[in-house]
Amino acid sequence: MAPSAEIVVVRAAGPRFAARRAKLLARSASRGTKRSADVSDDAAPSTKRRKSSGLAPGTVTDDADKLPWHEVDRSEGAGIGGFDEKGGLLMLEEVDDVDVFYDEEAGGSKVAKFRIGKNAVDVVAVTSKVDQKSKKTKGKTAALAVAAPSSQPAEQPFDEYLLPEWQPFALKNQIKRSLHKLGFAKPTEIQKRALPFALQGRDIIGVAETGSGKTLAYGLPIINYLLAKYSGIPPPEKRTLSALILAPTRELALQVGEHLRAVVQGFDPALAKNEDEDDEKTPLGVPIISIGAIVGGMSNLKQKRVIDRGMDIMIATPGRLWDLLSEDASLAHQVRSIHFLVLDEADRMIETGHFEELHNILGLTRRTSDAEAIDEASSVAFQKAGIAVTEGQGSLSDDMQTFVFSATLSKDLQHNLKRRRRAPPRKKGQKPPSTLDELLERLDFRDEEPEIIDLTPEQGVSHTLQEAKLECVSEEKDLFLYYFLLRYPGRSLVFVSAIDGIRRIVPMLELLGLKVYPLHSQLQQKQRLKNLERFKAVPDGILIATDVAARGLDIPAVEHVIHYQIPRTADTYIHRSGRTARAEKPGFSLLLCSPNEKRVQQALLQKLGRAVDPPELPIDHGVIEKLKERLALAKKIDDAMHKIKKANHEKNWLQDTADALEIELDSDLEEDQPDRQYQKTAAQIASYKAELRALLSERVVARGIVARYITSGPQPVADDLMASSFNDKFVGITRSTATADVANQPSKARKERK
Ligand SMILES: Nc1ncnc2c1ncn2[C@@H]1O[C@H](COP(=O)(O)OP(=O)(O)OP(=O)(O)O)[C@@H](O)[C@H]1O
Repeated sequence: MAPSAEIVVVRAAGPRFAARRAKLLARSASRGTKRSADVSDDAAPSTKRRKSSGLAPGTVTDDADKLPWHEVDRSEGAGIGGFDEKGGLLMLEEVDDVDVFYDEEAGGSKVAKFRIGKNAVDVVAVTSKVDQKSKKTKGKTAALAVAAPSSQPAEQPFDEYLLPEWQPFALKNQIKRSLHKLGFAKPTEIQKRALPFALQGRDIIGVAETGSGKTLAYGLPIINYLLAKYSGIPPPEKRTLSALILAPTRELALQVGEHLRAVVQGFDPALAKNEDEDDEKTPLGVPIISIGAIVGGMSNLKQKRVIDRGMDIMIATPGRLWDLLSEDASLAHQVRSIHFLVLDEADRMIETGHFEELHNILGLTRRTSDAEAIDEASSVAFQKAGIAVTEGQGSLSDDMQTFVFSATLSKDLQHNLKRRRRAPPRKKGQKPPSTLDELLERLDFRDEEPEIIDLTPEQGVSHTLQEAKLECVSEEKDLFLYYFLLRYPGRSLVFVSAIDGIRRIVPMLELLGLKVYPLHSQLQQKQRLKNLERFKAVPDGILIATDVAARGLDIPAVEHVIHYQIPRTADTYIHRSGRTARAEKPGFSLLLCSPNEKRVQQALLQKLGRAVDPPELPIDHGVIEKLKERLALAKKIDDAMHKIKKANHEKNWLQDTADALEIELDSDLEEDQPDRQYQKTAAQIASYKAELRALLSERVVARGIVARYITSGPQPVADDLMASSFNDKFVGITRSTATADVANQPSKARKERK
């Protein structure tokens, strides 16, 4: 059955009136379909009129059934009537001159109420005349309807009362409907500030804290533009590119795609099937807006197919895009004609070593009128790639809009970007202040005065983030990490500086029974995405990642970010910490700091402009010794398993070499010794594992707690049970959150006074 909202296309009217009535029409639609069974024998366009409810004008009711509904003629051409197997409407009713308003009930929920106007009842008589008239024009309407099915449905009214805070923005109703479905009741601050400029065609440099909704700040204007572009015409089967969004990592590019797709799916159900690249069997519909991602690590062939199919919005990592551009002159031509260029996390793109590729791609977006449009370096690159761009021939688009968004663009850089337009060109050989400056100099803003929206919070990190630190020696980082993950279950992201660290920590935590997944650049792309998906699906999941996961990833409900090592830069700290405390939700970030990192930590805090260190995470030392035992066993098992793996590897190597040389191995060497050693180690592993299993099967009892007598001891267990703060991992430690424990600990000053 078609959703009722789809049906509200019947008549155009003034925005307020239509919006009011839209709600009622949607309601009437469901009534129509609901009653389909009992009116099926009355299928032909009916002249039957529903009687007025008898309610006097001015009456207020919350029962939509009581309104003076009248049946609407279902002209075939309107695309709303008729019987078909796809669930067309059987009957449609409408009501006029009814005011809709919302009353707030206790508990905050809103209830729609209807006030009947003076004309609501009279209209029943009038409509029969209108119906006669519309029947006369039926031939004309039916002719128009021939093209209608493949074109975008006419813009349906939207009840602005549902999203009052989005009302000031000139976004298409389809978008507002999607936002409503997604539960985005109001724009975030960056959206509020950026949308008016973006919708006026201006260029924007937007800086706002992590998780503040930057993707839609640039994404909604693009979708809005495309809806206007295809309004009233059938969306073409093959698209030419309108928007290019560049993102630094594959995961971020795919995520941006998903995010925009979620908005488009709200009004275009064809999109989900059409863009699902993994599901090639699904028959393709024609989506209203086509979105595709071009990232490294995916099959070249598949991506070429996606490009051949054409798309409106492309989200790409620079490396892979440049590879494809080098082989596809028609794609290069499309990039030269785009209407939107977006750099998401521009500052990170240089860190990932894609400067050259990005430099070349940006060359294609600079205008012909710009004397330096194609510099020597680009020219060489383009020639090598077979792209027919000669001196002075860059972008073909005069009205391209440029959006640069990040959570970390220094103030200097923002102003350099803006000032550069009026500054005299740099002298030959004169270097730009930084690589990022150099890259951003490649941007050819069409806007004389790009709008800078800087909402950087003073602390750099989200205002809903609780930060903390834990000082411990390097050798004890594993122990305190394990303590934290056990003590504060919840989705946690642990950042480690090197891949080797991940390879060591993941098996160890797995042996300790935690749900851990690795994420780093040496994993295959498929595995990376799989691990990310698993992490998203498990509420207590733990992702151990390198900085490949630091930027932009929007994983729902990450509660904790742990910096296992101090990040190298303040920006990295901000982005890593920004994986939690997103979209106004609370989050917690913990910095594990060893004495030899102290200087780096001080430098980091200085760079972040912090006068004082973050507070220390309080530790329940009463359980630490018990956890040490578990950890030691896990390490022993892991070491032994390594020994076996190494022996196997050597054995295989020996055998392979012997095979290659066509020699027989000495049987002693081949069989006996390694096998005996193997059996010994395997037996040891089995025994350690049994011991560890026994330890893990019991709750850790804190020092001083007598578990057998639950009403005694310094922290009676019975109290926890009564207060429903029972901790299923520890006896004698109440369940709490890291944020609460940091916030509630006695301050240093108070402690010293004691
Ligand atoms: N208006 C809104 N109301 C509620 N949630 C929103 C709104 N806009 C976006 N969101 C949600 O907020 C979350 C963060 O959005 P987004 O990923 O765009 O943040 P960001 O600013 O790009 O973060 P980062 O700097 O880390 O990349 C997403 O889950 C998104 O769905």
